[in-house]
Amino acid sequence: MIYVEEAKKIVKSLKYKQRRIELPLEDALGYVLAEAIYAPINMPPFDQSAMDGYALKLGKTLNYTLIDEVQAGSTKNPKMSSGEAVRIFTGAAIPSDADAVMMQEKTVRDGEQLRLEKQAFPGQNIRLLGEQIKKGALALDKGVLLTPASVGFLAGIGVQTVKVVEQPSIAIVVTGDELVKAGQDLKRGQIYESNGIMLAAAAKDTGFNQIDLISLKDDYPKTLEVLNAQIKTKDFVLISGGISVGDYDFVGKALLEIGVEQLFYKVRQKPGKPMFLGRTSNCTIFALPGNPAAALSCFYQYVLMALKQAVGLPNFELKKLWLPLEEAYSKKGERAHFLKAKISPTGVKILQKQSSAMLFSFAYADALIYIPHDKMTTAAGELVEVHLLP
Ligand SMILES: Nc1nc2c(c(=O)[nH]1)N[C@H]1C(S)=C(S)[C@@H](COP(=O)(O)OP(=O)(O)OC[C@H]3O[C@@H](n4cnc5c(N)ncnc54)[C@H](O)[C@@H]3O)O[C@H]1N2
Ligand code: MOO
Repeated sequence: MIYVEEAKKIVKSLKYKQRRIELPLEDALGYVLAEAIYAPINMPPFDQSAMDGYALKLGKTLNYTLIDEVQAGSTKNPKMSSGEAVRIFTGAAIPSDADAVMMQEKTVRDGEQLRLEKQAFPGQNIRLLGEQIKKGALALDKGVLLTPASVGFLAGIGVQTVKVVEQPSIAIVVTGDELVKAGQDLKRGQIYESNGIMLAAAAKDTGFNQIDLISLKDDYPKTLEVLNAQIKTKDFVLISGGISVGDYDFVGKALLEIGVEQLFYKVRQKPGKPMFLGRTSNCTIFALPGNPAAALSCFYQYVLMALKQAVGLPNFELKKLWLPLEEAYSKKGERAHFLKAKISPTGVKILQKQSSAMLFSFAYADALIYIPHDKMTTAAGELVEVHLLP
């Protein structure tokens, strides 16, 4: 059994092969850039008005003569002399001769005559050509996650396709004879399957959509066959249940028989003690404990980190902050605790019903509190390490 820190170190040390694909920008949300993008144009592509008002060729007085108009999108470029103004609108190309733009609220207009409240200064209300980004400059670097904002930014500089890291293929294999699909009547001893749908949701929610969900009975030959097939063809295989020491817990044995290299089995943590990490040349295998809160906690603490690393994201860990604990907490035993928690305006609160067999508290949680294995008591008001859930 290893410590959380050691387990995380092993997950962090893994290297992944990446496949790159080219996608139309509109399909690339949530992907990670496989190569840097340099701006193909200046942005803005011309000197632009930042206001609805008047472009001015600065004169000696506050009085100007209106000579023309330039709308947004117009190619017009009227010649101007000192003391002349051109009616202009936000986003329009300012005339090459103009020095400044005065917003219309600060002017009084009488026909073609314009009077300013005060003199404009050169460059006022002008967005300069290339001021956001110059042609050829680095727009977005390799490893950047494409968010709505970054997609918008790239669209704005005319990018149509992007080279991104292909998403890893993921098999989620749920094991257990007791599991039935919602919609059926439960016989004695049966429960509804929830880990598969939950883990798939957690993966999709964090941007990983290439998922096959497979159900498996507690049958050794079948377990061998299915896991073998999945491990050969997928980048990641996430298994739920069957990894503890029961007579029908076949997962660990099957993985070793298939030839998976065990990187660790059992972590000093609650929930999620019997977690297994293994690898083959092409596949990373996490066997997650069947207890639902343990499976999800392990997903957020370990699997997500590996998935993010696999696509080249530099920030692969959950965001961490330190907050005062609202009520004192003491733990027994040698395991570190990941506690389902809710952040409040004054700190962080441990939710009721922490059992690893329960999802009740997880369903309300927005964070996990990490209590290290040797931290037996934590006083109210003491700062604790809080991991924000995605
Ligand atoms: N003798 C010991 N027994 C157990 C130990 C131990 O150290 N010695 N560890 C306990 C801990 S801690 C955990 S966690 C569990 C993990 O067991 P498995 O990974 O083998 O999981 P299962 O036995 O298959 O299931 C555990 C629990 O979760 C329910 N489950 C499983 N899959 C699903 C699913 N897809 N959807 C909903 N619920 C699921 C299952 O019915 C069980 O109640 O082992 C302890 N035992
Ligand atoms: O790790 Mo188990 O999830 O501790 O019940």
